[in-house]
Amino acid sequence: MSLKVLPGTPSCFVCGDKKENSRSLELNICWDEDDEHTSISFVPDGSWCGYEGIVHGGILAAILDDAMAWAIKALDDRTYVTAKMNVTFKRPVQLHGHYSASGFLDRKEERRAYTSALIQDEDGNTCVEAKAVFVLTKAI
Ligand SMILES: CCCCCCCC/C=C\CCCCCCCC(=O)SCCNC(=O)CCNC(=O)[C@H](O)C(C)(C)COP(=O)(O)OP(=O)(O)OC[C@H]1O[C@@H](n2cnc3c(N)ncnc32)[C@H](O)[C@@H]1OP(=O)(O)O
Repeated sequence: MSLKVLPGTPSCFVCGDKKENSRSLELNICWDEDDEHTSISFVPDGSWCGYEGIVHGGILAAILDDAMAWAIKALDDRTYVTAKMNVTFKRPVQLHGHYSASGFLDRKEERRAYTSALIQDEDGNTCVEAKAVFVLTKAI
């Protein structure tokens, strides 16, 4: 497995830099060059929770959104935006647990990129799954 750290976007809520965006989760997005997917490791702190001790689903959706956006970006340098995303929460993601998100570009059709992603705990259990459609922007 050959992992490279992607540059991130300084202002991004997920992969930014706290100097540019004080609310950023400041996560590193890695790219697995052999298996062509993103990989984002994280350990949630208390500020990520909805119910006490359980990570907010919106935060997990944001991480999966980034995992998929960067899977496209690693393979195609143009700008795609999220048009549709379906998220399935299968197991709670716990405060202070060790997790990894992975994002995949499954296929492209015309301006659409079809992607998938998941979050697994350290035992390999899938906690959250997502599928999305990104669309190549006209303007940017
Ligand atoms: C050190 C520096 C590094 C710099 C790096 C910089 C790059 C960083 C790279 C990566 C970072 C990633 C971090 C971000 C990650 C998060 C991403 C987001 O959160 S994006 C924000 C949320 N999403 C929006 O705001 C979209 C809002 N919607 C729109 O803008 C439009 O509705 C848009 C563009 C999606 C479509 O509008 P139309 O007018 O351009 O195009 P039409 O004709 O409607 O659709 C085009 C094609 O897409 C399909 N389509 C459109 N919407 C669809 C949908 N909801 N589901 C399925 N298909 C859809 C259509 O059927 C059509 O397909 P047919 O070309 O005919 O085959």
